[in-house]
Amino acid sequence: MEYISTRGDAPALGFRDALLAGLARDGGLYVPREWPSLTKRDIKALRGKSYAEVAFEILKHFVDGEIPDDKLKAMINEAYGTFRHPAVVPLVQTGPNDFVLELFHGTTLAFKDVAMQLLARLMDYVLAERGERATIVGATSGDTGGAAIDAFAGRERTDIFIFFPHGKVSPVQQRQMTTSTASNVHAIALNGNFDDCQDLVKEMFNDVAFRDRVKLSGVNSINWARIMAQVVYYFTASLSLGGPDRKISFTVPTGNFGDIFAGYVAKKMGLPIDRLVIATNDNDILARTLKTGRYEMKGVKATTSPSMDIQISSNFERLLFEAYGRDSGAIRSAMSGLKQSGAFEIQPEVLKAIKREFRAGRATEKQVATTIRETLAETGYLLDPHTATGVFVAKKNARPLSPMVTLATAHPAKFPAAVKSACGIDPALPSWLADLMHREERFDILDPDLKAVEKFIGEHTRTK
Ligand SMILES: Cc1ncc(COP(=O)(O)O)c(C=O)c1O
Ligand SMILES: N[C@@H](CCOP(=O)(O)O)C(=O)O
Repeated sequence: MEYISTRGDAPALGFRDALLAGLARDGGLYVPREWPSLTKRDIKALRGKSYAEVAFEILKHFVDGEIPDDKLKAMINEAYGTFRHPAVVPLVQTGPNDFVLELFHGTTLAFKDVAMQLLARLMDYVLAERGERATIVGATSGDTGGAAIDAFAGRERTDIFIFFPHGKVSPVQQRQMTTSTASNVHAIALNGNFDDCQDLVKEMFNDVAFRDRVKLSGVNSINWARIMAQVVYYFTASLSLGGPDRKISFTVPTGNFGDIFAGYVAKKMGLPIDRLVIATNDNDILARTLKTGRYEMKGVKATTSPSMDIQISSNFERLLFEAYGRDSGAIRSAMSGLKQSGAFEIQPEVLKAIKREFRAGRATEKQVATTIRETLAETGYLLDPHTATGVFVAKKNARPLSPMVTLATAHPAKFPAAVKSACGIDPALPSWLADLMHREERFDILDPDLKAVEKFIGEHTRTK
């Protein structure tokens, strides 16, 4: 399996090189040259298998023999052994045809753990095999950072630098990043918003001399391995609900478009999916884009679902690449429009193709709070604000023919203030995090200045 860049000007890479590269050298995102295809029979053969077994059966198509099967299986088993639920990602019924897929039973209580626990092991393996080290950078609106720090803490071959928007993540999210005692971990509060953090990370990748000097690698969903690991739970959820003999719909609380793009990949691979629904909070750039065909940045608004306070939705580039028939010229011109004027237009027939695959909706702050309160009253189930955004939009897009699964992307205890103000309940952190708010914090504060940040990284990167 070869991986090609959405912008068409970077060398095609095998799995291990794409894993370590993160962003392609032309600024594009790597995607498989072709989508692996599973027949209905192949999918049926996954019935009755554990999460880790299904993961291996799906991921082997993307790894394509570049890591021996026994090693890959061991890493998968270890990664999902860190989850606190025997099903890893249990499905909970909340209505006659409504389900939530709980993706938050990992160490940091968000869906990011699913991919990150595996990614850290895969990177470690490839670096050890090559006798190399890497400098990992990541931008976070709150959850990727904690998951990455947990997964990479103490690893010999990596130093990790996580950039979060200063003052714009929840106190629990902040402490998950700032209380690590591992010497290879650096949490950095950036004076800016998430998009500034993400821009900075991309600029570092585009500074080739710096990138090569520190051996830069990325853990955001620009890294293909993040997406590939997230494809797995669409299969397991579908299998639990009668797939592939039945089509299932999914609603996904969306920010950087990685999680829902993984659902699109599952569909491309042959999983019968009915509706794929994008759910946004007040930062509704994706819902507006699907309506108008114009992707237009309007400034970020702080919401009770801070992890989705995003305007530059990185993985939308991967979808555009598909929708434009893999025309990298079209992607280059859209992305340069975005950089220059904060907007680009999608050609009408391309928009039509996207709308055949996706629906989109928005939940306002009031609707999110009401959804938390009403869901609790009607079903006894406590939602976090991101999942509530999904549940609200799911209700508008459900239809009797197919079960609707909303991805529960975070545990309510990560956002206690918003949950308490919506429904009066103060959700408790699980036992392993019970003292989190009393742990000592350690972080640096920096401006979004490329050279100053690169200097900081250079000074704090271990060479051995
Ligand atoms: C809790 C939570 N929900 C939803 C999202 C959105 O996911 P994605 O960026 O993959 O669209 C994020 C962050 O990305 C998140 O942390
Ligand atoms: N919501 C994310 C933003 C980064 O997304 P990623 O999936 O590209 O890592 C976060 O919580 O950090």
